[in-house]
Amino acid sequence: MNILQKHKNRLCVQAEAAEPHQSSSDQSGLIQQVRSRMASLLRPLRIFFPARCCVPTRFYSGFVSRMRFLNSLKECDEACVAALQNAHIFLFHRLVPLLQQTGRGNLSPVFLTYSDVQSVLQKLGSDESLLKESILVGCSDQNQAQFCLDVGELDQAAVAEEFKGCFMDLRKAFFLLNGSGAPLVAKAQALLRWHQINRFCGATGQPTQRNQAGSQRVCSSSSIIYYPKMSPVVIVLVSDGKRCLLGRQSSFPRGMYSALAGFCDMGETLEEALCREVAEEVGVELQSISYSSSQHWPFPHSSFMLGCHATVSPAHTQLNVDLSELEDARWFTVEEISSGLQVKTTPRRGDPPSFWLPPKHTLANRLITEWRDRQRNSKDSMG
Ligand SMILES: NC(=O)C1=CN([C@@H]2O[C@H](COP(=O)(O)OP(=O)(O)OC[C@H]3O[C@@H](n4cnc5c(N)ncnc54)[C@H](O)[C@@H]3O)[C@@H](O)[C@H]2O)C=CC1
Ligand SMILES: [Mg+2]
Repeated sequence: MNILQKHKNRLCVQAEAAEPHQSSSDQSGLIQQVRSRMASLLRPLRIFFPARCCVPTRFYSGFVSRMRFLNSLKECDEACVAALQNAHIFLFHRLVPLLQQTGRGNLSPVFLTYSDVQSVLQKLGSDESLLKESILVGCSDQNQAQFCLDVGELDQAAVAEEFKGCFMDLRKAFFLLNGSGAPLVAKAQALLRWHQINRFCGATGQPTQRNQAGSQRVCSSSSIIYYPKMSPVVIVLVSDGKRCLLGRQSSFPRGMYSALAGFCDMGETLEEALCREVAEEVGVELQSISYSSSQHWPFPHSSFMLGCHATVSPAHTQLNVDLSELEDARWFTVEEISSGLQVKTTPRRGDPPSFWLPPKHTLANRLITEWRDRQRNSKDSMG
């Protein structure tokens, strides 16, 4: 147990002991004491609680504390300004992220301090008030708030040089980003884009104002509150018990097949959307559906992908592909899938056409790998 945890636990016991037994004035005195001791303990960790904002008086696991901390920043602009001054900030230039190579050969965002960004803004002749445009993205395991900022008004090459990084289109960089970097950068880009296209109220045409965290925008004239939007998308790996069904759109890279996917229609359930998409795209009827997992997907914009496995009856596997949606759809054996999963790099122009699958970081890859593993396990258990 680290020293901070020990202090937190002690404070927790004190605060909890106070709550049920002491008079409200005793309690508020103790809460004040806890507040100032917490502030001094958290200062080295660069977490600040402004006096006016609500300070939690019970302390929970690291995860719960982080979630409550983030939530408090969304609710209190002052707390958010204070957190920004001690945060990790990563940059975009017109939605293109600033990245750097990591020791392990992949990419990560360039994390900067407030003063790093402040001094470069000054050097490049920009108003440092631009920093207030930063948007809260998350909180690291080390309790460091993470913000992103689009510096699209500055010279891109000059910013890249100052921070020893490189601005790289997210479509190219996504699969090279490290495991925690990919979802963080995707989320940040999605939030920045959402703010860029929601500057005006759809009802009144008046400008909308964001809160400091960037978790909402409000039109003061209509009082409409706008929240960041995602489009729900279903993705499904269909199996007939022995083979799985994959399709490809003409826009996919050559040789790549993926699980069937589609945007949900308004009012549909997850199950209805899955059955409709599969019926529309390949003309088969699903028998059973089981949920696997989900993913935020940044392309083309913000999608919330819900991943499932589904079965069809082995007697009804005849495909009738809608060629306006898919270039091809086929059943693949477990051996074909295993070899497709071995292909680790995108085939280059001129390479012979070979079958390959969406890379890791994709929900399609997760569903296909889960299916392959289940098939292997069931073969093993049958001897
Ligand atoms: N992360 C992953 O593993 C995978 C992600 N995907 C993503 O799933 C998404 C949906 O797959 P598709 O087969 O293209 O969908 P789809 O089969 O629904 O067809 C796309 C068409 O749906 C319409 N549409 C309806 N609502 C839309 C909305 N909110 N946004 C955009 N278009 C909408 C448009 O006409 C569009 O051309 C794609 O964006 C793709 O990038 C697809 C496969 C794997
Ligand atoms: Mg589709």
